[in-house]
Amino acid sequence: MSRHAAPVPPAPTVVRVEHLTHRAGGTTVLDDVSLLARAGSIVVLAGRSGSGKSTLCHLVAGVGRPTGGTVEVLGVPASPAPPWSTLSLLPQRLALVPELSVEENVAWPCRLAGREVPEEVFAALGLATLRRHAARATSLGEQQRTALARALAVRPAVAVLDEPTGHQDDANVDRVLAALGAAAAGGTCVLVATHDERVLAVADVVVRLEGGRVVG
Ligand SMILES: Nc1ncnc2c1ncn2[C@@H]1O[C@H](COP(=O)(O)OP(=O)(O)OP(=O)(O)O)[C@@H](O)[C@H]1O
Repeated sequence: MSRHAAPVPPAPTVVRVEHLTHRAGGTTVLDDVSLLARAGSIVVLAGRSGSGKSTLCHLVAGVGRPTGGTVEVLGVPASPAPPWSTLSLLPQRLALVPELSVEENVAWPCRLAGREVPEEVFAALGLATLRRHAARATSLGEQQRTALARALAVRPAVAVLDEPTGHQDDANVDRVLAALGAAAAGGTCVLVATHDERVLAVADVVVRLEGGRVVG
């Protein structure tokens, strides 16, 4: 028997962006962007404000179609958007239902997918004591962690997270980063847009955007 372990095959590619160009409002917002993201990995889209991160997140999440090039999730065009059990989104503006409780917001995609809500998600994101509070009666940072919990609890193939640490203090940044790591360890492909350098610590791959182009 060989003393050498068999090589581990690379995880499958779940997000494929090829030569993506996107024009909006008469300007080129994304210019010939290509990237691959694998199952179980954290891919960070890093760049300054206005570099095109949110637009790329939206196009991967199937919110609109690119004006040129290809965006595929699990081998099919990203738009129309798949169900959240395939691809979930943490939008920058959160899009919680304010009248519903934290727990109801988190549970919503799981209910649609017929999946159990993993109980640990509330404690992991510092939401355990807030479960029954109306989302509108929580702080902005708490609302952002609720929207992150909503995106991760459904255990999607791909989670697209736009600035998940944007409203968090240091202790909660650590919670958020741990949650991203746990999601990737469970097989989710985590695509994170950020200008927070602290997020780079958990990245498997960093894609730097500048003026809509990949620069590294
Ligand atoms: N619909 C649109 N019409 C015109 N310009 C747009 C449109 N959408 C985005 N842009 C421009 O494209 C650029 C990239 O925007 P985008 O929101 O993707 O950047 P971002 O990197 O996510 O920024 P931030 O970190 O501030 O959220 C910006 O200069 C923005 O003004």
